[in-house]
Amino acid sequence: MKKLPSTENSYAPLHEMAMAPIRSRMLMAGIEMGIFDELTGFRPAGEIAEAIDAHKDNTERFLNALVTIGLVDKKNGLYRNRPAFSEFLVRRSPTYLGELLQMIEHMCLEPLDGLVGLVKDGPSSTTGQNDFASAELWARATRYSAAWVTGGAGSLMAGIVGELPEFKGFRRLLDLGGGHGMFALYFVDAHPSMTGVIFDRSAVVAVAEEFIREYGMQERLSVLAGDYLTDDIGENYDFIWACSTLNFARHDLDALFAKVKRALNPGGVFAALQDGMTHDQTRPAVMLGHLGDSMREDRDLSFEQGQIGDAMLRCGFRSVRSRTVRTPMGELDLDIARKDR
Ligand SMILES: C[S@@+](CC[C@H](N)C(=O)[O-])C[C@H]1O[C@@H](n2cnc3c(N)ncnc32)[C@H](O)[C@@H]1O
Repeated sequence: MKKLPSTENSYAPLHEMAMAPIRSRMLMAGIEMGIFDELTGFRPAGEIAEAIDAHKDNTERFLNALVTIGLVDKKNGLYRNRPAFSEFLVRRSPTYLGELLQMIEHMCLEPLDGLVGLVKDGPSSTTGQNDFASAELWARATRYSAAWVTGGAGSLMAGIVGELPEFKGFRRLLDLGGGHGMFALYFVDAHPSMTGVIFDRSAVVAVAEEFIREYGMQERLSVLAGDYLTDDIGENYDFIWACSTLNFARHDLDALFAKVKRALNPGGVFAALQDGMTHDQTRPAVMLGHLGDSMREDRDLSFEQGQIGDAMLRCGFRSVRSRTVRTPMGELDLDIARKDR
């Protein structure tokens, strides 16, 4: 008799990986149909089906599956959003993430549709719409990407920055490559009198202006349009903040940091919140989001942990203190540089 196969290992993780897309498809389908808008209180499946104009039995199957993956609660045959996620999935909520999650799917998952081709044949850039470094992409994506700040990162970083010993003395901040400007809004909100400027390309700062108006901060925040690699970024700042933007200046970091240092008042602080790859370019896992783009464009925009801090010191900042911050979108490195008094 032929020996039957046996193994000491478990393939459970492989099975989990194979099944993982089911969860993300369900989440995205739920967002697309607005089903979570209908689930702020316990309701029967039939009522939900009617509200979203859908097939009754399949709505019930879908709702049961949403319970399985932990997005919805079921009690006595009635369904309701899981309270911990409801504010992020209900469209009228100020911390709604639906469009941001759709953007993540579009930018991070769709490029992987051609993964085999990318591995076998190499980059396939069509100078595409989803090129991570393109100005057009950020003009389109800015409004939705604000949700990552309103959804938690804004309060988190305002808490950390608010504890800097210099914070109370800050009079003027610059949010460099600030996009929507939501970080500047949270920082200014945490301070009694600080004013600030959001610097980004013109199509992008138009969106920041809308947010400034929405939160009634016109007296304290303004915008400046330009390219920070080639244009003047202003001066007399006590605090310069740069989040998830230095990737686009990777090739000219020293020139940009020298400009940042000149724009700071004596004793000023420059803080950068960025990705920082560790373990020989293999972690953190959040960087998988850039896999498709980097393969397609034949370009790596990520930083190695310490690379930003090294550049800050090289450019003459007096000291750099670094820490890793766990954000809802994964781990990022915060490098805080100080200019001489
Ligand atoms: C990933 S978004 C980050 C936005 C915001 N700081 C945040 O953390 O959510 C990158 C931003 O950098 C801006 N950016 C990239 N290169 C730039 C340049 N050379 N001059 C001005 N802004 C730039 C983009 O327009 C975009 O708004």
